[in-house]
This record gives sequence, C-alpha cells and structure tokens, in this order.
Amino acid sequence: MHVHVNAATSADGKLASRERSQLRISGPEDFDRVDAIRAESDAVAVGVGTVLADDPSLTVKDEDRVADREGDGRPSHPARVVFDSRGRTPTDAALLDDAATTYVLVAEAAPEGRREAFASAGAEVVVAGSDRVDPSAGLDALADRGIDRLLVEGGGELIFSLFEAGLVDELTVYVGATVVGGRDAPTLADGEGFVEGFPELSLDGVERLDDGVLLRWAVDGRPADE
Ligand SMILES: NC(=O)c1ccc[n+]([C@@H]2O[C@H](COP(=O)([O-])OP(=O)(O)OC[C@H]3O[C@@H](n4cnc5c(N)ncnc54)[C@H](O)[C@@H]3O)[C@@H](O)[C@H]2O)c1
Ligand SMILES: Nc1nc(=O)c(N)c(NC[C@H](O)[C@H](O)[C@H](O)COP(=O)(O)O)[nH]1
Repeated sequence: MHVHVNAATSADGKLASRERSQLRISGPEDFDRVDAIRAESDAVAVGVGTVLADDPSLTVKDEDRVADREGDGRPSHPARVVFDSRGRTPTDAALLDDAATTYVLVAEAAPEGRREAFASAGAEVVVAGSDRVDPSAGLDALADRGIDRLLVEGGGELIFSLFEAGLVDELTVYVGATVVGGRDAPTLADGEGFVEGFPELSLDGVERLDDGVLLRWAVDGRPADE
C-alpha cells in the first residue's frame, strides 16, 4: 500500500489554532490539488480528532474527476477511513453519509454500542488493536479490502503515529502565509515526538501555490511503489 500524508500548516508549522476549530490555511489552488489526490486514491483517512473539529466529508468535489472515476469503473468517491480507538465519531458525522464506503477503525476498547451505531449508520467497523488502533494492523485490514493508495489528511496525532510505525511513503505539506502560534496548537506531527530514529525525508519538489509553498517529500527507506 502507498501511504501519502498531506496537510496544510501555517508558516510556524501549526495545523489549526489552540481552539482546534477548522482553520483554512489552503487557498483554492491547494484545495484543488488535494481534490486531485483524493480522486486518485482508493481511500482518504483522518483521525477522530479531525472529525470532531472539522466534520469533513472527504469526497471528491470536482465533477469531472468524479465522472472519470466512474468511467474507469471505480466508486464515485474514495472510501473514507476514520481512526477512532474509542468510537467517538458522532453518528451524524458527514463521513458516515452514503456518498462512499466508510471504514471506522476502532480498538477492542471501543464500546459495543458505538460499534453497533456505526454499523447501523452503514459503516464497516474494523477492530485493530486493543487499547488504541494499531496502525499496521489497521492498514493491513484496509489492504485486505482492496485499498492500495491511501491519502491521510491528518490530524497531527494520526500523522505522528503513522510515521512512528514507519508506514508513510510520501509527505506533501502546503505552508500557508500565516502565523498561528501557541504551544497547545496542533502541529503536523504531535503525539510523543521522536528523540531518536527521526524519519529522514528526501525533497522531491517545491512549488509556489496561492500565497504559500508546496513541499513534496519522499520518506527514505520505503520500498519503491508499494
Ligand atoms: N491543516 C490541515 O491540513 C489539517 C488537517 C487535518 C486536521 N487538522 C486539524 O487538526 C486538529 C485535529 O488533529 P488532532 O491531532 O487533534 O487529531 P487527529 O485527527 O490526529 O485524531 C487523533 C485521534 O485519533 C484517534 N486515533 C486512533 N488511532 C490512532 C493512532 N494510531 N494514532 C493516533 N491517533 C489515533 C485517537 O482517538 C486520537 O485522539 C483539528 O484542529 C483539525 O482542524 C488540520
Ligand atoms: N489541505 C487542507 N488545507 C487546509 O487548510 C485545511 N484546514 C485542511 N484540513 C483537512 C481537513 O480534514 C478538512 O476538514 C477537509 O479538507 C475537509 O474536507 P471536505 O471539504 O469536508 O471534504 N486541509
């Protein structure tokens, strides 16, 4: 499986303000670029923190891209995936609508009632890990369901844990022309952080987009095209 992490940060590396409500860092050109990556992906993943903050739908917005997918015999939209150890996704979340298949990855610790609620809402519940969703087990379960290209849109907790597990192949970061600040504001990679064994990246491209800059990185040591 090819795992592509994409996010937008402020010039000082924040994903959102300390209040965690959605902050539009990207401009129209960057959102269109993300839409194109979604259209090429089999699934788009977020952590439940992002669901609670942003209520994203994670669908492809451009109608021509949707039509191209359908013409190729693919589902209109990529599947949606939420990493949700305890089953905190609200049952009226946008990504639980019927626009696309949705996988809710939960841990064994998730209450049975929540799992039933997701199944009733039409989602497929996948148990991976005991206390917290185990990223490797979760991605293996997605691969078993035919997902070869996964786009991860955040947030910082999920992105860190995928780097920690050595699962990220590609990173694109749009750095927008704003400063957010705040020691408690989420950053691109939160979690515990590394003190050794820092992932090494190779710069693949730099591009000016809107009023910011897009950075493309490959993650070193990953097998080619997997
Ligand atoms: N600017 C951007 O590109 C962008 C993108 C996405 C989110 N955001 C912002 O990021 C914030 C949310 O990020 P966050 O870091 O708080 O939450 P997150 O989206 O990373 O979700 C974290 C939660 O996911 C669950 N989870 C399950 N398995 C996990 C695992 N293996 N590793 C990590 N988490 C796991 C846990 O419940 C954890 O609390 C919001 O403010 C949102 O607006 C910004
Ligand atoms: N690329 C990007 N730039 C941003 O400035 C920003 N705030 C996000 N945030 C990602 C987050 O998951 C958003 O909620 C989804 O981009 C919304 O997706 P929908 O339009 O609901 O499909 N992503």
